[in-house]
Amino acid sequence: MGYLSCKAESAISTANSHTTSKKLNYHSENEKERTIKIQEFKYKELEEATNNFSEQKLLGRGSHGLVYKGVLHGGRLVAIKKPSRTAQRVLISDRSNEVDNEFDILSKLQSPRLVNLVGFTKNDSQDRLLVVEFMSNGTLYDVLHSNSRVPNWGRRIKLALQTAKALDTLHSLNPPVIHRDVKSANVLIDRSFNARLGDFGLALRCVDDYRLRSTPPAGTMGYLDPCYVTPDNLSTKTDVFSFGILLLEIISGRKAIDLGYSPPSIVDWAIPLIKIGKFLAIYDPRIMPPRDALVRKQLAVIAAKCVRSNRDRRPTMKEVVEYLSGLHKLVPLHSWNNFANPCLMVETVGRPVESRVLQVNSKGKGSEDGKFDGENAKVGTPLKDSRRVYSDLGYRSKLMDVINESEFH
Ligand SMILES: Nc1ncnc2c1ncn2[C@@H]1O[C@H](COP(=O)(O)OP(=O)(O)OP(=O)(O)O)[C@@H](O)[C@H]1O
Repeated sequence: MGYLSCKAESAISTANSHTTSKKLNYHSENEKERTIKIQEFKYKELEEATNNFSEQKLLGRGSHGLVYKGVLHGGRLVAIKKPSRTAQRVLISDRSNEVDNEFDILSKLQSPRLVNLVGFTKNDSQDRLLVVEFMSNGTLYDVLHSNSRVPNWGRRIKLALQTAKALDTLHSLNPPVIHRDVKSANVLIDRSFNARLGDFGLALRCVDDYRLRSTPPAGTMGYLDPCYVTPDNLSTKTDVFSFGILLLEIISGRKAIDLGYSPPSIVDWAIPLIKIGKFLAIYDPRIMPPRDALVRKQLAVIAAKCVRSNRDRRPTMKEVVEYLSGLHKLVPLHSWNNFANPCLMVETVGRPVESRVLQVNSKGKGSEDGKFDGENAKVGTPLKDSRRVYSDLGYRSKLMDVINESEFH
């Protein structure tokens, strides 16, 4: 086993011929330099790690090939991506070089919000294998669409925020990286239940080169930006659109395309409802909607803004992170699926914090979502826990700025 130690950014193609430590430039989230250690494995080592790529170790299948669970010497759990020549190409692109592409992108960056590269095998006689961090809690798709463990709003907003941060990290790189395949199946959940963006098979680094100009549009049906029809239409706003679909999926619990509904496309179904202010209609019927009308409206509005047909009017991922951070602070992680949290009731003498905040800000208690009158809301009698209330007011006024920019399309 060899190591490749990178301060990445310059061409990792050098990695193919060097197994010794090598220093490359690396721009992290905060433009700080950090060292990335990537291991070079022998094919045999990974065969051993997966019991010869046995069926029992199979984690899943993608369009590029198979993913196995592996145990490295020393006991570290990893996921090993093995390309398959016969893999069905279900998406609209030539995905034949996805593993190499994923290697090229991931070897130059690392973030707690991504499924990071651990190592690789050389691309000689056998296909190159990629070794990435193992995510023990499945995908966001599983979390949203399996009925057994429906997440509450605090958790949903946290997962949305973490995914938005992952995209912001990519878009903030110099040059930016565009993921091009943002979808719930590509958001993996780690052992601490944090969201991590994975599957960089289609990702592109935005440099004005031949490759970028000649790469045909690609992505997954249901998430694909309708503005992205030729290679030169690619922009970070392409990912913003797909994120908007993902957010609608998080809000509604509906799949991006579901033939059991009319219309089958989530965006065609949800946006007309949002436009006429019927926010409640798009909320996942399996759990109570968020009890705060501002939160209900805001989440829906953020999603609607992301899928605007005019891409210039879509927010950047940095702005989305800002909006969702505000919501995250308003909706506690342990919100008991939005029934009053008994612990808060005991702690705060009287009513739970969430409803006190409502009282301060909203005239329209129990009103229709569409009639929420946040603009004219007045600050009421100061409450005991003023620090909490006033900091919420800060978030809420920021949120009102977003909502007040009322046009969605
Ligand atoms: N790092 C990982 N840790 C744990 N499981 C993983 C990991 N990566 C992928 N998987 C599992 O393997 C499955 C296939 O993943 P993969 O990224 O190859 O394809 P996909 O994203 O589902 O589909 P496509 O490649 O068509 O977009 C995933 O759905 C997930 O269940």
